[in-house]
Amino acid sequence: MNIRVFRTPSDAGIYAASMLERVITSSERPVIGLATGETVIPVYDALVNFVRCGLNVSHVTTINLDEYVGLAPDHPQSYHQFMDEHLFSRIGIRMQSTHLPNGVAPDLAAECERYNEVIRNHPIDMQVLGIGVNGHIGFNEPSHALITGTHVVNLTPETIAMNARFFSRKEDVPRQAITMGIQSILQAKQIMLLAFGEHKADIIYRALKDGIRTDVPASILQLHKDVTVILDRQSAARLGL
Ligand SMILES: O=P(O)(O)OC[C@H]1O[C@](O)(CO)[C@@H](O)[C@@H]1O
Repeated sequence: MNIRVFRTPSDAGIYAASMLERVITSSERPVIGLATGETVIPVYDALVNFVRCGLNVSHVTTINLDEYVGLAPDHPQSYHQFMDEHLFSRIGIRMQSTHLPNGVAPDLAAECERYNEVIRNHPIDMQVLGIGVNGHIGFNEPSHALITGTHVVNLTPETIAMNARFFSRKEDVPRQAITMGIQSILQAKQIMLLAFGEHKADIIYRALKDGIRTDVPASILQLHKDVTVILDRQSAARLGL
């Protein structure tokens, strides 16, 4: 694993965006796996700046990790809206080239199958990942077993509590999500894992240094041959670098 530690999330975001630029400019049909959450905002801000300075993204396909069950694409807290606000609308990417699970599909099992097909048809060149304080990647929550393909997941009380900051009423926080599975994530040719802040220091240590465990889903990344971990000093504090 290549571990890079930056002074600020914004410096780290520029580094991550340059890694994305390399993938985008080195292929005719690049496929980027995208994440949501506070962590990736500096990456998208930097990428938007690159596009404003001339980076062409018209040939890029994007595939997001997850979406809340029960939130329609136009719901303000949906991941569709997050992506639109922080990236898609700012770089004018064609909507038909972006993929997210549909959290209000009438048949969620069929939706998971449809999403697996999308991933099969678009092998991911670079997957962007954040990490939950409980070690989740996408919404693959700590469990006795990790699930390979796209699935509906019951969010853990810890994740629901963390997500509550984005909702005005506690009872509106979604209890379930559709997430890309662990095998789909591991099949990406390259992976970047980002984490910022003191509150991520412990889980970063456990994910990178403490063996591979299903109750720390991100630790499975130790098996991938091309992972870059992008941290700030606070999240790297326990690594003893
Ligand atoms: O970046 P945050 O807001 O700390 O969230 C951590 C992770 O949890 C998720 O929201 C769940 O998928 C990820 O998108 C994110 O990487």
